[in-house]
Amino acid sequence: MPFTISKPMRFGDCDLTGIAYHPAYLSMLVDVNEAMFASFGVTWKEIMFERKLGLPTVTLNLEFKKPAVYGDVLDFAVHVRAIGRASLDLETIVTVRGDIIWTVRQRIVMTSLEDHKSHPWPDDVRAGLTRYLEPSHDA
Ligand SMILES: CC(C)(COP(=O)(O)OP(=O)(O)OC[C@H]1O[C@@H](n2cnc3c(N)ncnc32)[C@H](O)[C@@H]1OP(=O)(O)O)[C@@H](O)C(=O)NCCC(=O)NCCSC(=O)c1ccc(O)cc1
Repeated sequence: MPFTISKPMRFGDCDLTGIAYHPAYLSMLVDVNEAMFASFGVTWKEIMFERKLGLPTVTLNLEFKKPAVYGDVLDFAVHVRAIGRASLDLETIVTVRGDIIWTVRQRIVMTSLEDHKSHPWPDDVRAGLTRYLEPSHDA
């Protein structure tokens, strides 16, 4: 089952015509990524400031299918497609009233903030992510 969360399209997320400004989508995606980790009890603040681990994105494949406008509510569904030694593959599908607006395939890699190299997923984080693991049928 995916992690789900909803976010409204606010005034500052749109251009002057009221249509979604795509850099705002990326900012929302980071918030959604952060909320998914918090949902299983491991906050980014703890990961970064106490455990000294980072979560950079290494690949992002975005597809925009329909415009969203000011006042729409975006429903995010985050599917964990694979968990590697240090990598995490996510597929996020964003809908408004059931219509797909945009999708993104993303790879995040856990790193050490000491040497900025990859670092294996800690067991508790891996267990939390596994809650949303749903391998893609076309993978
Ligand atoms: C992440 C890296 C340190 C990984 O480098 P290495 O330590 O050499 O990686 P490794 O070869 O050990 O590979 C580790 C895993 O990552 C995978 N990997 C590494 N690079 C890639 C790329 N480019 N594509 C796909 N997969 C990759 C690799 O296949 C391994 O997978 P698993 O075996 O399944 O674990 C390095 O690629 C890097 O620094 N990349 C730049 C990241 C970056 O600057 N992103 C831009 C946005 S910043 C950001 O998103 C962010 C920053 C800080 C935050 O707190 C939050 C978000």
